[in-house]
Amino acid sequence: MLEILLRPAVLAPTVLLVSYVLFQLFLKPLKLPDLPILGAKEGDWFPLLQAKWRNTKDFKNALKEHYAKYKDQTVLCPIFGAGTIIILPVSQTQFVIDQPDNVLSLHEQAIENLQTDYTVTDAELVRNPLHHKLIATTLTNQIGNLIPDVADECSWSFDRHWGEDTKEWKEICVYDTMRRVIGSVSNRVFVGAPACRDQALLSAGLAFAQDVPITSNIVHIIPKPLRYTASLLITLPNRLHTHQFFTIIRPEIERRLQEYDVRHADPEKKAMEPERNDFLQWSVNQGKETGDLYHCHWKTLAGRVLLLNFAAVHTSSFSITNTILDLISSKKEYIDELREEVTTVLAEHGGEWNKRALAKMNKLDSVLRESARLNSFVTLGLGRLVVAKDGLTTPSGVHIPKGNVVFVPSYSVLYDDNIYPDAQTFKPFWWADQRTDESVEYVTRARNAFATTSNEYLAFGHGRGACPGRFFAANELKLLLGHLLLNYEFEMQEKRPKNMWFGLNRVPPMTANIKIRRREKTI
Ligand code: HEM
Repeated sequence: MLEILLRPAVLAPTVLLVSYVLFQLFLKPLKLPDLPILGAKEGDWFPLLQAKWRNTKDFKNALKEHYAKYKDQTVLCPIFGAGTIIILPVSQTQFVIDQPDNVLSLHEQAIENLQTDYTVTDAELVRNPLHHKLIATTLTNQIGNLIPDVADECSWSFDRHWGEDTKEWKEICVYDTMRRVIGSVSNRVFVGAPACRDQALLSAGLAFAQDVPITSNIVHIIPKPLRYTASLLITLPNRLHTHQFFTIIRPEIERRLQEYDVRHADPEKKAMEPERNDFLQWSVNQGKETGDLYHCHWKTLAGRVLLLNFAAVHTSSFSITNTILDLISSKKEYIDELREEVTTVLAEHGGEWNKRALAKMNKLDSVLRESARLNSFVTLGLGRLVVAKDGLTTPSGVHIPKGNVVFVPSYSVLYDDNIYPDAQTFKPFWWADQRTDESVEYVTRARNAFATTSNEYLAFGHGRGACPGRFFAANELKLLLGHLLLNYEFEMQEKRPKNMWFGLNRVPPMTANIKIRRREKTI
């Protein structure tokens, strides 16, 4: 019997049949519409699988092929880590933004994409993100009041990670030092000092932020019925880093919860000492005001801070790393011109960093926006899960059943010469120049600011789901960049080290080193 089974004439079709059944059962996405497959080639036996391999291997090339061949069509795009997604024509970007949340859901897509039911220890925090409201409203409104803290932390962090030696050049890894600087500066605003300087807390937050995307990719390939059990092992690092983060931050949260009770039990005390002004305090107040024990449990509050570290630290570190690398591999005059702007504006504001001074630094704003145009990690934008029971019918008449994920092109638009003149070239002051064109009305000019989103600029998303932290991020990054330009000189580089691609995402070269030296004279 075994002998018969092993004969090539029997074995080959059996293997094919079993593969086909396994593929249909476990790998083929359900309810995919019949559309062209990006990355598939004529004669492929398993077009989805083969295209998935090609797209995963070289997604940059896949995006180029997409824009050249399918820009105005709807296509399937199989890729490791995201399953088979659907790319809509670039002309349907506004259509996606206009869909209500009960038709296309950003939130459900994030849950699915990051597999947060498994990768985050308390999935309810993601399903019920009370903290988003605090980011969009309180954090944005408080930017002006928080700037002195941000400036103080920025100074402390750069002294520590880039040094104060004005004599010797020092070689540093840009990304590694930037994520530590951003980690402490962001956490100054999230949990306040001295917790924001606790290196173990920062390391646990950074590690967790890496665990989630890595482990979600692995969880994705496990068949659904086995996911819960398999994830117990796969997400061990996530739980370990969460535990480390929680252990360090717990006493601070408990202290704040107690303080809240004391202040609110005694109206006189309430008026006496001013409250801390940071995300943790706003969260404590928000949780207590709900009257719901879950929302004011220390673990819930710690989980929200950890999620914020996930959303804020890597994204901002990518952005500043890219900007530094772009600047030091272009013209030295650009750095001089930026320094000149920072020096002049700061002098006009008594040498103090504040919101008004930052708002006047248009060139600084422009260089960050231009660098994000060229290097944004968002290569496909506006990822949304189709949640409408009857699916979605696009303006071109394509019906997309419930359960599929749609995206629109982003990378290709940001590199399109018809939209951005000479799109391949880094032009740091292009956006600032658009803002000074007096022939254009003020509101239109203002749309060239770093944090502004549009159908052609999806680095922060766009529409209702756009990044709620982008106004804070823009101010924080401007201050950081201004600080490092004033305080350090850079050895220019011939070539800009290349970005790296991981599935749908593009990240800066994480191991790139540069040479810096502290400047003698600063403001
Ligand atoms: C340069 C830095 C940053 C970049 C490039 C960035 C980019 C993004 C993008 C592309 C999205 C998804 C939008 C979409 O899918 O349409 C997002 C969501 C989000 N961002 Fe940011 N972000 C940055 C910094 C921050 C900071 C500093 C915070 C918090 C203080 C933050 C908090 C969030 C949150 C909470 C979400 C989820 C929104 C939701 O699910 O509704 N981000 N961000």
